[in-house]
Amino acid sequence: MAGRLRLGVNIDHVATVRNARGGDYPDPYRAAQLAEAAGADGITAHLREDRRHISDADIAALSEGLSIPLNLEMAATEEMQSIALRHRPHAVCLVPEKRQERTTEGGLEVARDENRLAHFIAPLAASGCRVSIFVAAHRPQIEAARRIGAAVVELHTGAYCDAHAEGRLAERDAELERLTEMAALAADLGLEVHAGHGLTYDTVAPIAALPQVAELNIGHFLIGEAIFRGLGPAIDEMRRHMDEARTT
Ligand SMILES: CC(=O)[C@@H](O)[C@H](O)COP(=O)(O)O
Ligand SMILES: NCC(=O)COP(=O)(O)O
Repeated sequence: MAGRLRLGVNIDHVATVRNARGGDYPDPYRAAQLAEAAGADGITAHLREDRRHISDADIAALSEGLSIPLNLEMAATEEMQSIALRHRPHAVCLVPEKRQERTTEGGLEVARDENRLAHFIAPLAASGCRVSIFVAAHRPQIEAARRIGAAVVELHTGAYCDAHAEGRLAERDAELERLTEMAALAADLGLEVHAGHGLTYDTVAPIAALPQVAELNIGHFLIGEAIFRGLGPAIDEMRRHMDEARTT
């Protein structure tokens, strides 16, 4: 049987609410502490280039104060590299960013940017960060992630979740099949496998059941659900879905 699946709680959208009014309430760091108390294994925060939610000060506070690992999501830019090298989070996850997108639309294009990305991640890895690449479930991207020396790939589950939410069930099942095959490929290549984006109580079980997946990163749904039942209970229920999927 596969080992216990880790849950990383993404707190970006606590900052979205804070930034709607300016000021410092609600504080993502406080949400991270609550998530930790509720059993989160790590905290994920995406410092976007446009700073639409998480801020530089949030990353500083999370880096200094957390006692569980911080996974810093960021674009592969020089500015972000120097921020990561300053704080040296447990993990850095490289994600694609488009200025006008509502959320992260796809995986990082690794295969066509191998040389630059290999040089980009080298100092991060040398400084002790586990480098993760956020990829679509496509073989060429996963093979390229391996070649550039990444330790981890995080499989983008957004297409699977969107298809589920919109009732496109054949497409959902086809995407789940791709995720299943690519999780196995990534593990065969020696990569640690994570997954995330858009996961909910309804969609998490088949992803949690993939034996190669070591970590899920979940944010938007949990922060939304926290409005109705509180962050701790929202995380508890996600944990229960994950554990059940792993043992059945
Ligand atoms: C990379 C990813 O899938 C998310 O973790 C990311 O945080 C999405 O960006 P937004 O939080 O801005 O939607
Ligand atoms: N990397 C995925 C993540 O951190 C959370 O994504 P979401 O649950 O906010 O869509």
